[in-house]
Amino acid sequence: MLNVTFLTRVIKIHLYLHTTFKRTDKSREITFSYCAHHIRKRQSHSYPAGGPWSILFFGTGNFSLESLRSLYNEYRAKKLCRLEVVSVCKGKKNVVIQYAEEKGIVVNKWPLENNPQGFHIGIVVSFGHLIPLNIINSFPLGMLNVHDSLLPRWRGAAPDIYTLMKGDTQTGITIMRVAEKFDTGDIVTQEKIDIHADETRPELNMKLAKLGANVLIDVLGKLPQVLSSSRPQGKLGVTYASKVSLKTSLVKWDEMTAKNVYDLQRALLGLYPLKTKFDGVTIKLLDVRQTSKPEDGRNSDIPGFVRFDRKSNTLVVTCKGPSWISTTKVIVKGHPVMSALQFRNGFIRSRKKDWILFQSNVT
Ligand SMILES: Cc1cn([C@H]2C[C@H](O)[C@@H](COP(=O)(O)OP(=O)(O)O[C@H]3O[C@H](C)[C@@H](N)[C@H](O)[C@H]3O)O2)c(=O)[nH]c1=O
Ligand SMILES: Nc1nc2c(c(=O)[nH]1)N[C@@H](CN(C=O)c1ccc(C(=O)N[C@@H](CCC(=O)O)C(=O)O)cc1)CN2
Repeated sequence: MLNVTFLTRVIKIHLYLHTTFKRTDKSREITFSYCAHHIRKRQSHSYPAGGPWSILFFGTGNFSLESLRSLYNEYRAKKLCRLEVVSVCKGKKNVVIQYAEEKGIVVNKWPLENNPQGFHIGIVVSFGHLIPLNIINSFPLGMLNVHDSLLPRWRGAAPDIYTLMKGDTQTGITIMRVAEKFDTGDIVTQEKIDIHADETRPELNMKLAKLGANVLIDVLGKLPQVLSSSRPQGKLGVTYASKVSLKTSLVKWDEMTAKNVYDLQRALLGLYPLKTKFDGVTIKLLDVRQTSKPEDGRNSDIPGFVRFDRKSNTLVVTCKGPSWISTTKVIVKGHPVMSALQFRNGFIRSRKKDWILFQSNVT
C-alpha cells in the first residue's frame, strides 16, 4: 500500500517535471511554465539555454549607436537570431533610425501599439521614455539598460553632464535590469574608468558609448546566468542628474571657483557655451581655461572682475576663491566672434576703464 502511494507520487512528480521543463535535444529549448505569481508578472515564455538571443533594441540618442552597431555585428555573425529596433520619429530621423534603415533593421515606432512578442530580451540605451511594466514583462529575460554612470550615482537623463560638472574623477558603465522607475533596477555589472582633467563631454560620451557596447556584448554572452547574480542598487550615494537647460551655462562668478567654471565648460561642450552678462548684454565665453592671478599688481579679488592681460593676450576673470579663468575669444550678443583684445578695445577701453565686472547674480 505504502509502495503504491510512493509510486503514484513519483509518477506525479515525473509528469510535473516533464510538462514544466520540456527539453528537446535538437534546440536545447527549455519551456518554463511559471508559477501563478510569475504568470501575473511575465508572460509564459520559452528561450534557448544559452542563445542565440532575439533582441528588441530601444534607443533614440547618439549614445545608443555604438551598442546598436555592436548588436548588429553580432547579428551578422549569427550570434543573435533576431534584431529589431524601437525608436521615436519626430520629424527628422534620429541617428538610430538612420542606422537601422541603412542596415535593413526593422524599426518599430514608439509608442508601441502592442506588447512586443517573440523577443527574448529588450535592450535600452539612451531612450528618453519611461518603459511601462507591461512592456518590460513582455520579455522572458526582462530588459537591460546601458547607463553611463556608476549607479546609484547620477540617475537620470544627463549623467555624463553631471559627472563632469561636479568634477568627478571616475565614472563608468552600469548594465542594469530595467525596473518600473527610471534607473532604479538591479545592477548586473559595472565597469569603472578614470576621467582625465581636461576630458570633455563629447570625448567622455564616445569612450563610454564604446565601453558600454563592449560590456553589453559580454553580458549577453553570459545570459541567462548573469541575471541571477544581479544585485540591488545601494541606498547610499544616490544622486540625480536631471536634464540641464540653457540656464545651466550661466556662470555664477561669486559661487564658482575657476575649476568649477572649467568643469562646467567641459560638461556642456557641444551643448551650450558658457555665458555671462555685462550691462544686461549676454556674452558667450569661448576657450575658457584655469589660470593664475595676472602679475599686474591689481587687487582684484571681486568675483566677476575682468581685465585684459597683455602677457597672455586673454581676458582674465576673477572667480570665487579668489581663483582665475582666462578666455581668448568671446561673442557679445549681436556681434561676430571677437578676440580678447577686440573686446578690450570695444567694451572696456571705450568706457575709459581698464577693467569691468561681469554680473554674478543674474537669472
Ligand atoms: C542630456 C541633455 C541633452 N540635451 C539636449 C542636447 C541634444 O540636443 C539632445 C540630445 O542629447 P544627447 O545627444 O546627449 O543625447 P543622447 O546621446 O541620447 O545621450 C544622453 O541621454 C542619455 C539618456 C544619457 N545616458 C546620456 O548621458 C546623455 O548624453 O538633448 C539637453 O538639452 N540637456 C540635457 O541635459
Ligand atoms: N521603466 C523604465 N524606463 C526607462 C528606464 C528605466 O530604468 N525604467 N531607463 C531609461 C533610461 N534613460 C535613458 O536611457 C532615461 C532616464 C531618465 C530620463 C529623463 O528624462 N528623466 C527626466 C525626468 C523624467 C521623469 O521623471 O518623468 C529628468 O531627468 O529630467 C530620460 C532617459 C529609459 N527608460
